[in-house]
Amino acid sequence: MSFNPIASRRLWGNSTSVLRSASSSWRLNTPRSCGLATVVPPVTQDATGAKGPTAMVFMNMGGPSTTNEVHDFLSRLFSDGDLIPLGRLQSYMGPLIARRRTPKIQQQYSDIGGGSPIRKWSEYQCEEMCKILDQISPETAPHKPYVAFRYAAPLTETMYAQLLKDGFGNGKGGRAVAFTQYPQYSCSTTGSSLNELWKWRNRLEGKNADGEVDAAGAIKWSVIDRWPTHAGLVEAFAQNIEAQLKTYPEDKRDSVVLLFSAHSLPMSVVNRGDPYPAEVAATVHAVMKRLNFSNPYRLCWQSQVGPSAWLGAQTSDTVMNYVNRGHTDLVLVPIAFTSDHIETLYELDLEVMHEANSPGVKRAESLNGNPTFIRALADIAHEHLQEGESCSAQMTLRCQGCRSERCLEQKKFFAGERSHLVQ
Ligand SMILES: C=CC1=C(C)c2cc3[nH]c(cc4nc(cc5[nH]c(cc1n2)c(C)c5CCC(=O)O)C(CCC(=O)O)=C4C)c(C)c3C=C
Ligand code: FES
Ligand SMILES: [Fe+2]
Repeated sequence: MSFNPIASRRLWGNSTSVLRSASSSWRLNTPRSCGLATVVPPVTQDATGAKGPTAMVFMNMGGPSTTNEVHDFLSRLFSDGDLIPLGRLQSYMGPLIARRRTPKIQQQYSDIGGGSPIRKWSEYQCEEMCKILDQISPETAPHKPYVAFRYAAPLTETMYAQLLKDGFGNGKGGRAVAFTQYPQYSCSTTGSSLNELWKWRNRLEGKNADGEVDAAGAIKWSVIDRWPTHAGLVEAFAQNIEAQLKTYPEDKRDSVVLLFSAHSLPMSVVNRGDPYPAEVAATVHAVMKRLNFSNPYRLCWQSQVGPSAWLGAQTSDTVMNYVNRGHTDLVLVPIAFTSDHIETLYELDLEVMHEANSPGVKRAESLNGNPTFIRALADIAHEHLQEGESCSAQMTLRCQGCRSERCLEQKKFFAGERSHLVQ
């Protein structure tokens, strides 16, 4: 995969053009056990004014890299009360459901090549982003890449222990940015990852004589909590759609239907006031605007699990309804996840495409190692580091129907100076 920062910068050209590497004296090694680098120099301000190192922590759900990891992945997923609330039965029911579901999901991972590629892509994206950040944000360099997954290795606690080992926190302070890799915020995804990060921060950071975290020497966290309409993200999606549209004959191109597909949410979560559906719709609108609304389009929702009501229309029904009505040229666009996973490689490519049985039904590529996308990640991080805000204003507001003490305390912590806004 080649990366050309100059070419990709030209695409939406809004960044500082400092191409000098501020961290040439401190280079990262090749990928390691948790997407982590070796020992960090102590946190100091050097002669150039650099305030690094800055830890850049990519948060995501993760996925099993091999079929042997499927059971543990599902067990953690079904034990997560922020994703699937099972009340007092959670610790009993979670592993039970996971055990029953494992063979079916193992087969799906086996059918897509034996595992989820999310770890490979996350480590690559984070390391490449940090290299660009070292160039465009020398004042916060060096930037160190870390990956923290919610349900698979490298888990949040592994990442946190590595941060401490690398010289951050535990009395030494230092700065870390929790960068969600879900562009659109949901309390079931980014919210859950932040709750987990907050939990391990309280468990692993050094305590004072009263048993409380010694805030002065602990890691100073800030959060990039959403980026649904960032120009670089929109550009990367638009380019992938344009590339797929070019595969249709010119006279048919304008009538190809674009079907944006996002992971659905249970209606109970939607009705609680979760911001995700509106933010996904905002991404779709921004991408269509960038494409000058060249094609007809719809947003639909996939991957619902279990018997409760979920947000629709479902992607598979949508495709079949359109195909049966004669719209046999359709491009599916996964819009809420930045790398491939079973929802794209299995559900869309194998199930939906197979059922549609039409050569005109295609899928836009996922962002994966796309240089335009990685450049966008660096610009988002750079803007965040320059602004100096602990999180977005939007993160300070809880959902209308939220009853979770965990959400409340987590938001108060990560909101930092904005914490008076959280109620
Ligand atoms: C933006 C993305 C996602 C949202 C929002 C989301 C919400 C959500 N998911 C479940 C239940 C399950 N999700 C599962 C797998 C899974 N989920 C996402 C993304 C989002 N989920 C991805 C990318 C994946 C696949 C991971 C990979 O392939 O690497 C699963 C496990 C698979 C299965 O058993 O079918 C479950 C279960 C809920 C309940 C929920 C909202 C509350
Ligand atoms: S559920 Fe959304 S803030 Fe708690
Ligand atoms: Fe999911």
